[in-house]
Amino acid sequence: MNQSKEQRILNFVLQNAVRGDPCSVMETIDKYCSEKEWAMNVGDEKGVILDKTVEEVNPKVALELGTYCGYSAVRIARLLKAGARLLTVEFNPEFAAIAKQMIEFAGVQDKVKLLEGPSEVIIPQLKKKYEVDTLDFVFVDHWKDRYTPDTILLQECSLLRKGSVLLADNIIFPGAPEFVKYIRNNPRFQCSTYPSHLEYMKVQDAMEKAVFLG
Ligand SMILES: O=C(NCCCCCn1ccnc1)c1cc(-c2ccc(F)cc2)cc(O)c1O
Ligand SMILES: [Mg+2]
Repeated sequence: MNQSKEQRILNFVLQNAVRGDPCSVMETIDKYCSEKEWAMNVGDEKGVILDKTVEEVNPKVALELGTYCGYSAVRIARLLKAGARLLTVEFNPEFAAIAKQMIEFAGVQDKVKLLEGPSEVIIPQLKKKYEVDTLDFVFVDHWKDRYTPDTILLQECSLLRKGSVLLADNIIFPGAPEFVKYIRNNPRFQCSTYPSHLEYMKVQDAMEKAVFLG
């Protein structure tokens, strides 16, 4: 049974990166996906925008929607302070299995909890089942048509507090036009746009930062 692209990415990391070194894992994934096979990791250019936002927020509790191979989970977790944690949601079981191994190889497993299932099921469970009070930071990088309903769901579940920061990937490519319209016209969010490029490509993309005003 021939391997998936995601399995090939993991194998390349296991063979070429330094175990326990998150930066080495990120660099190795970026090398593979820019030189051998494109994949939908946030990548090294948009990754710097993600880094700066995480450092600015310094979250105690962070949520990621869309784990994929775990690249951005490793990227976020490496910046978390002692005692801080990242909950990351992945719908696809194959992706989740790859991401689990990637997160463990990078040595950030103690900071990351990988939750497998649909975001619309997991978000309402965060308070009681996963002992979340409110979220300090949310990286939105899953199905683009889920950005808006899940942002509404986060509010309905009282998971956002004054100052909670959302950062959404791909608002230009593949695009999340409905989300952009929703969030920029919503008086409860203060939005800013960070122009960039699609991972590993010379295609325009951007990230949207939205601060919840309470
Ligand atoms: O679809 C994307 N991500 C969601 C993947 C599935 C999420 C599953 N899930 C997890 C939790 N709940 C649901 C995505 C796509 C592209 C892209 C760009 C160009 C192109 F030609 C094709 C694709 C680039 C990205 O940066 C992306 O993030
Ligand atoms: Mg993305």
